[in-house]
Amino acid sequence: MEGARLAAHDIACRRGDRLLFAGLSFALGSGEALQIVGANGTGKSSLLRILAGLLRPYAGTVERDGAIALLDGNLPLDAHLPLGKALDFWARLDGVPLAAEPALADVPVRFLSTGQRKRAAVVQSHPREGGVWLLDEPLNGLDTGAVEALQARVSDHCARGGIAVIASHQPFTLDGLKRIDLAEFAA
Ligand SMILES: Nc1ncnc2c1ncn2[C@@H]1O[C@H](COP(=O)(O)OP(=O)(O)OP(=O)(O)O)[C@@H](O)[C@H]1O
Repeated sequence: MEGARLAAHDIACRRGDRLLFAGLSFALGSGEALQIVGANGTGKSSLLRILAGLLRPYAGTVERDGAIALLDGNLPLDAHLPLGKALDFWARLDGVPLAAEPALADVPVRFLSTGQRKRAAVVQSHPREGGVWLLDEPLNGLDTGAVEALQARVSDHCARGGIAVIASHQPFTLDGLKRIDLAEFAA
């Protein structure tokens, strides 16, 4: 199987009439992870959307190899279904079984707590294992145990050849994590 790859070439991002950042380039190969830091409003979420192909960069290009998963506040699960059934939808689409945590399988998605929502998003991303995970503020609202579990899950994803890009103000512990401060690219 070809390894995952994500490269940004001279990216600029404009939102409304404001140029947020420009001249941003990086390249990540299989197993590598990058943290994007920067103050509120510097464009971290916008950059993840550009990397996901959901937002057109004002300038520059993105190269992607591998399946993309964007984990942000928008949980791609039907809020009205029990979690198990909501995951079944994706399991059928992706052709792989996705098991909800047994204690949560019958809980409607809209009742899940912040940490439970994030864990459900990670389960939904399993078929993108080995691809590119784009995580927007993944540690927000998580308790200490959940932070450690998520960091371990991302480490495991990278060990299996995946790529992770983490947009977060908070420290994220991961061996070999690269770092880009968007402030250095402010336009
Ligand atoms: N659709 C939009 N149209 C115009 N401006 C937008 C749009 N979406 C976001 N912005 C603006 O772009 C800027 C960057 O937003 P973005 O969410 O990318 O920043 P961020 O670094 O992720 O912020 P935070 O740390 O607060 O989550 C903000 O000033 C925001 O108001």
